[in-house]
Amino acid sequence: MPDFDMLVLGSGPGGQKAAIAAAKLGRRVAVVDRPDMLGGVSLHTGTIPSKTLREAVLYLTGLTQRDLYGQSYRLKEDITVADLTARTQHVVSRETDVIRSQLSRNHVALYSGTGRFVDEHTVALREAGGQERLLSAGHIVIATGTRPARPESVEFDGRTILDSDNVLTIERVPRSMVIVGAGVIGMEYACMFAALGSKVTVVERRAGMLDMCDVEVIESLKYHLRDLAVTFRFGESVAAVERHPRGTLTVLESGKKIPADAVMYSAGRQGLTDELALEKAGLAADARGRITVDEHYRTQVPHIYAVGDVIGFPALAATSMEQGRAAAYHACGEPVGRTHRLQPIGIYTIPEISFIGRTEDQLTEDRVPFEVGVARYRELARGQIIGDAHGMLKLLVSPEDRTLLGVHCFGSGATELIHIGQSVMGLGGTVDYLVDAVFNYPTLAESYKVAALDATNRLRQLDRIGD
Ligand SMILES: Cc1cc2nc3c(=O)[nH]c(=O)nc-3n(C[C@H](O)[C@H](O)[C@H](O)COP(=O)(O)OP(=O)(O)OC[C@H]3O[C@@H](n4cnc5c(N)ncnc54)[C@H](O)[C@@H]3O)c2cc1C
Ligand SMILES: NC(=O)c1ccc[n+]([C@@H]2O[C@H](COP(=O)([O-])OP(=O)(O)OC[C@H]3O[C@@H](n4cnc5c(N)ncnc54)[C@H](O)[C@@H]3O)[C@@H](O)[C@H]2O)c1
Repeated sequence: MPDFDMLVLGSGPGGQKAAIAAAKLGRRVAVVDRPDMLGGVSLHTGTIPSKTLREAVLYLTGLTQRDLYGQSYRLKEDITVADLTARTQHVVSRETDVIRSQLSRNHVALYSGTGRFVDEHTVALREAGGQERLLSAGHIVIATGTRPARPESVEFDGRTILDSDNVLTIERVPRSMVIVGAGVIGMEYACMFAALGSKVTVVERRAGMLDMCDVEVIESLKYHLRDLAVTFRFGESVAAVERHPRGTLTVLESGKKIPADAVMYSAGRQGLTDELALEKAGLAADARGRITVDEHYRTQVPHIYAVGDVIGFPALAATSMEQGRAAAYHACGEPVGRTHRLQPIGIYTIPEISFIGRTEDQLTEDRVPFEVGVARYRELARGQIIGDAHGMLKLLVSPEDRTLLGVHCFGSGATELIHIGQSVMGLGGTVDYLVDAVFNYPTLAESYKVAALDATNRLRQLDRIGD
């Protein structure tokens, strides 16, 4: 008889939901995580602190209020790191309590330490004091996540040369900053520091940024960031980062040198599998530390599952939670529906971006005809009230069956608003549903109706001429 029915390695979003799902089905469950890491990367260095920091930045800088109160409006003149981190610490501590309480009321045993495989049913737990104990389980879920990838050639000091973990513990807001990598992490932090008044330079190897998004949305984001004095160096790679007494110098392969108070690397992440002794369980990871799984999140050893960032794309808190639940249900023999193929993406730049379904470029490449309907926040009463004149919602509609093929939103509330589009698309609704629906007024949600009317006006023209 093993100690537990299910043992979960890692207490991030994937691990938590796997543990609670199995516990709800009456299984004996344990979770292992490092001391002070309950809640995972998501709670301590990823999603939650970065999104809280963003709220603190928006509130203290007054950035979103400037269209109403003037360009010099600020809630606080000299914003210190302490001003920013007070909010983050508060939220992280509250969330830690919530997670601890959820696990304990579901009778999930929580072990503090790191786990590594001894064999395919046994994990050795190394506690903070160095003692080891063995835990055995019928099923094991690996949810150990990732850490920032650090190029060996760069000497990170955690103060001036940073990764996205260290950026949360900097001593002062840098006057200038280089951000290496224009992925989601890089662009979210570029926006926050630019809003705080740092002079930001973004260096990205590829020709552009966030290429999964709508082109028009990215153009708008670039316009906003240039307005905040952000410089983009696309198609450029970093050759070296030098630390000098008076700051850092980032040397690009093209020969350019960029002086700055700080440099932050956000150039991808590495799966946390090197300390797991995977080979003892008959498993292996790829060069980026990722584990391969089947459609049920089973590894090649059928009673060992892997979920969350450690299995790679899409590597989001949102998807990790769903994978954890699905893996636990499968392990417990509980029926589990297929995760819907339609998944929203939310990017917390300033302004924020969110979308679901395909982009105009993807539809064109797939030779799928579409018509566009757009609503601009400046023409919505709610947009005027909140002072967001730049936001927009775009619907991509099939002229054949009038279903929605994609929804793209940029501006206040985008990551919330997108779920209206998700529901309509997921339930197979058409643009006509949005035309006929009554929305609360004045709201940003009304943008769906305005965009739907715009799309149907164009479709009508198509039909008229076609007839
Ligand atoms: C800066 C940043 C911002 C982000 N923003 C968003 C966002 O806005 N929205 C979104 O959906 N996603 C966001 N993400 C991604 C999101 O944080 C991850 O997708 C999510 O945390 C992955 O969850 P996970 O379950 O894989 O575990 P993680 O959260 O990665 O946690 C893994 C846990 O496993 C533990 N662990 C590792 N090895 C061992 C071991 N040997 N033994 C025991 N425990 C171990 C670690 O200590 C850690 O606590 C962001 C990420 C970053 C870095
Ligand atoms: N809002 C959200 O949902 C959210 C927020 C943050 C992070 N995340 C997730 O976290 C994960 C990691 O994000 P990330 O931004 O670190 O990784 P990423 O892989 O998405 O982006 C890294 C970028 O760095 C560039 N790059 C790599 N090496 C470079 C070099 N030497 N010089 C210049 N550019 C270089 C790459 O071309 C790439 O564009 C992603 O899966 C992301 O989805 C999600």
